Amino acid sequence: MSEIIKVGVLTVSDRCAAGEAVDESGANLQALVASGTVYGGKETLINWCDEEKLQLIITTGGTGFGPRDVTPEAVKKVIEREAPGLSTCMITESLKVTPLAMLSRPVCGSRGKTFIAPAVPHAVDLLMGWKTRVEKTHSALQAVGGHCEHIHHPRAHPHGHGLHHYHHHHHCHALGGEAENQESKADVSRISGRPRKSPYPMISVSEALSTVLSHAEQCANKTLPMQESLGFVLAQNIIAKDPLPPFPASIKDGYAVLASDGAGLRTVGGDSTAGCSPEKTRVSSGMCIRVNTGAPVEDTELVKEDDDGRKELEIKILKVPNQGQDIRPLGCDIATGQKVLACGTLLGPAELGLLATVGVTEVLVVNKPTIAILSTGNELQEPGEPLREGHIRDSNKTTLMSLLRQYGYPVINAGIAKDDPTALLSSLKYAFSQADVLVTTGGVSMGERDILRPVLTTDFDAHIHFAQVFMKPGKPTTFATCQVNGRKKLILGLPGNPVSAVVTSTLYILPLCRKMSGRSDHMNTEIRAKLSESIQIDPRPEYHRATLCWHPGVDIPLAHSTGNQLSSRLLSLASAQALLKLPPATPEVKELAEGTVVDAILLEM
Ligand SMILES: Nc1nc2c(c(=O)[nH]1)N[C@H]1C(S)=C(S)[C@@H](COP(=O)(O)OP(=O)(O)OC[C@H]3O[C@@H](n4cnc5c(N)ncnc54)[C@H](O)[C@@H]3O)O[C@H]1N2
Ligand code: MOO
Ligand SMILES: [Mg+2]
Repeated sequence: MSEIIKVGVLTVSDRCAAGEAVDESGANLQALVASGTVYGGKETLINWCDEEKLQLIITTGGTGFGPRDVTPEAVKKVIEREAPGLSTCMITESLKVTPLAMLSRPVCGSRGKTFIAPAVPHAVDLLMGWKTRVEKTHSALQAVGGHCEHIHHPRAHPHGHGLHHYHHHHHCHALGGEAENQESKADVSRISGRPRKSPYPMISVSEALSTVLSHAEQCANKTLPMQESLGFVLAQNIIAKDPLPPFPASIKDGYAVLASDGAGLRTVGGDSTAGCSPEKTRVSSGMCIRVNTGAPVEDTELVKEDDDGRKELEIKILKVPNQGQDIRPLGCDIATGQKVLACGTLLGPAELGLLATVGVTEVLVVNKPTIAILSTGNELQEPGEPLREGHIRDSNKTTLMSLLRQYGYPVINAGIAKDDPTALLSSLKYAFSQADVLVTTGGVSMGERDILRPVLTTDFDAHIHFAQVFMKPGKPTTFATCQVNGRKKLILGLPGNPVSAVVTSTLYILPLCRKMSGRSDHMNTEIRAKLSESIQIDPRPEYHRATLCWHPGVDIPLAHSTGNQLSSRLLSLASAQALLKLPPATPEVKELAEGTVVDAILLEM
């Protein structure tokens, strides 16, 4: 029996789907199965049952008595066999928490090999307990008509180890599979024996970046519909198979005349407007033809019109026309056989337009790397949960997933791992099953809970390429590689401090992803900026967050600091447009004066 069960979480809410409301039940459930929540209705349910063949679908929302609460009705139409016992059980359990439970309308049942049940508030435990039991015994699973398959579902994937996160919160145990229970061999128990000084040499930012880039292998090529290829790099040349324009085309609204007739009177012989066949109309001496919209134009005069003014009969050409004037000859923009786009080109809006122009509807592109993001730390919790004592909300996951998405890279949420070697091992295994690039945050410094490196080296035989970089923030940035099931994995272990995580992502992960996606221009864009005020500098080279202001006539922008640069202060990154590259302080120079020109990494593309 394999470890993975396909679970879908469907949130039924027109307000959430329209982005007007934040869906918390979805978020909680999402944490539960570490999946993406999908908004949808009856069609999605049928698709997930019949096409995607999920084993379990949990719906949330739409179970009340409002006019738009139609989830039970929709589910009733979708299921083939109802499980009223489970619905009753859910209500009974929920009643122990709130009398309002008597108003909930859970509908449970199966369609084909899929089981559908709602996540009734307070009954989630019950439902998941049931699911856990289902996972535990294959026979029970078959009772609901399914059997485990090792499939990853892109939208609503199960956690590789089923309800891993769920277990943290709800203390149920059950999932089978040896892999699940694999204990980490990393011994992190000897707190007093830990090194007092990092055993890894401190390297420079440029050395760190070139080390990371030296491990960047270009992703495989794939074919995409032209419309979906925005942001990908072309893996083929695009050759025009026909000319543009495909016929001599008028550049202006006006008249087609014989240049040899010179200036003077012309009879208007008809028109040749856009889209009509150009062969039909021929211009002979003394005559002209309206081209394009045929509106009266410059350098001509109307001489004669018909009685109701609907038709031009005769016009006068005031200026002697030249041969070929205002005509785009056949193929003048694009010639047949011309290379329109070269292999290696980044596809932007204009490039997609060119593909459309030459009639290319499918393109070979370089795939993009998928990046798994894992937060680590016992203190972390999902943003939607009430804040527990001694905890903080995990912001790094959101920041980093958003950063990578903003640049067009697919991301996988690998959850939150506790600072426990076995828990971390399990999360790492899941992340590696989903992606070849893994970004973790936290647990890379010198504390007894900083266990990423020992787990990577002990359990994955990883090679640590560096673990200390001479920079601020981001000093303990760690880069490792290892082989998992014959595939090379790249791990960037970023410091947990929210600013450190973003700065190091910008410095190392964005160039890495660009290079893997086939871009030759993978480095960050750097400009020069002038300090608007004096700035104290640090013994480490610092990446100081700033906004930029371009004044008319000034060649370089003025940089304004975003204030306190503490690496925990995410506010220092809010609305920042650049990272000023401040040099390290020396015994002589501890401050940069106002007006100093510094290099700056642009944060916006
Ligand atoms: N003795 C030393 N201590 C530290 C050193 C050092 O050289 N010697 N380096 C410091 C530097 S610099 C940094 S940066 C941090 C890096 O720490 P870790 O990568 O081990 O990260 P954690 O200890 O797990 O967390 C640091 C900080 O960030 C908060 N955090 C963690 N994850 C998240 C998250 N997902 N969302 C929001 N906030 C998060 C965490 O609660 C801590 O406050 O080490 C110094 N120590
Ligand atoms: O390098 Mo740490 O990132 O200073 O805060
Ligand atoms: Mg730490």
